[in-house]
Amino acid sequence: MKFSQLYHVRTIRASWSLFSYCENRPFSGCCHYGNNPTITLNSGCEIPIFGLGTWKSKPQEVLRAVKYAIHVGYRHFDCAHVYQNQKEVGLAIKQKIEEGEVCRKNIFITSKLWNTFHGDYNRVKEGLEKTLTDLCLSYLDLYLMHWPMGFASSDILFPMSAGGGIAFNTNCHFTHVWKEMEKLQKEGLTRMIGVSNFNKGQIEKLLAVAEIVPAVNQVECHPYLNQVELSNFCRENFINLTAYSPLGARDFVQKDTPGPLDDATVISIAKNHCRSPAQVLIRYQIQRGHIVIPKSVSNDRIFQNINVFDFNLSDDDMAAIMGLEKGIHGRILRGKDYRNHPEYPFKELLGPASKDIPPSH
Ligand SMILES: NC(=O)C1=CN([C@@H]2O[C@H](COP(=O)(O)OP(=O)(O)OC[C@H]3O[C@@H](n4cnc5c(N)ncnc54)[C@H](OP(=O)(O)O)[C@@H]3O)[C@@H](O)[C@H]2O)C=CC1
Ligand SMILES: O=C1CO[C@H](CO)[C@@H](O)[C@@H]1O
Repeated sequence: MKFSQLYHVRTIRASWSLFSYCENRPFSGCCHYGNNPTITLNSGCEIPIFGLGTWKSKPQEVLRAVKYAIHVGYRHFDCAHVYQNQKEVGLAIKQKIEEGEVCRKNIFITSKLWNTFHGDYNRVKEGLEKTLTDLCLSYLDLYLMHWPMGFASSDILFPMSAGGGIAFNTNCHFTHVWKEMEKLQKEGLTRMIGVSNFNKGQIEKLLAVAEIVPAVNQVECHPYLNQVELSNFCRENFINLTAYSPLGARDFVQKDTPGPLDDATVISIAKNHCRSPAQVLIRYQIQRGHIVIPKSVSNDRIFQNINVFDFNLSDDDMAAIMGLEKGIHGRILRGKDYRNHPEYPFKELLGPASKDIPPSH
């Protein structure tokens, strides 16, 4: 089946920012989230397919960025306890609600249970309550288990062991954490729950015990790491894939490391469509049926990144971008400090081929 048949996105004639788009299309709704196209998750709830990432957004920058993003139409925000900026994200949302520009129910907020909160129900609930307090909210739309790996219970984000390295908690398997997260959803503290950085085998183990199927699996995904097998597996199991670092995580990689934004193929396709490379990379994920959450704190780029609903990449464009795959060499976020954990999800990076991988990540 061709890409464009799989997840065809209709061309929007009016500019995104004019808020006039509400054509018939395969996405399920546009009422709750302004003009944001949505997809329906396995719970029946909608999620905007496009959102703002907030990792490495400095607290003073993220307040302004989130307010501007809401102003130009963003309705989905991706947060995490470990990003250490949730108070500012929450303040921005609160101010926009008070200004009457948006209502709580029209904003979709995702956050994530950090690894130091893997434990019994009280500990898992404590993680969510801390996040709700920071974000100034009474409930989340989506709460993800950030990694399938527990760290020692601590107020420190990366507790160290006596021998150096992170102190892991290997007594509490992610399947137990999931059962506690199910209770959070039942209690109404979050509308949905999901996972992040889970590989196929880990999802299979989770599904074996789950009463609630994860709404999403949020993983690194861009043209150098397309996650084809995982994406298909998730789709077959009614789990949506959210693409993180869709632009190549420039804040994280060493300066001057070329990434998908600098790729000649992406640049050439962008020129043909009179678009920026970033718009092509975002659009690429949307046409693959993925949810996508690019991060920016620049007004120009925030505006640019959401303007991706008025053009279509052809099947040839999609195939050319998919052809940029680099396999294990394409992974940017390798969690190298976590690799001794028994549930480290990227085991393929520990094999013989890993000797070619730069040690910086
Ligand atoms: N679950 C997980 O483990 C993870 C989740 N995530 C989530 O995914 C989000 C996105 O991933 P992230 O790693 O931040 O990286 P992205 O791939 O979104 O890239 C962000 C970088 O690209 C720059 N940028 C943004 N827009 C443009 C543009 N139009 N043109 C050129 N450069 C641009 C940003 O700079 P500037 O801000 O200056 O515009 C920033 O340096 C995160 O913020 C986080 O919310 C990310 C990693 C792991
Ligand atoms: O989302 C992420 C970014 O920050 C974290 C650590 O600093 C990562 O572990 C994580 O995957």
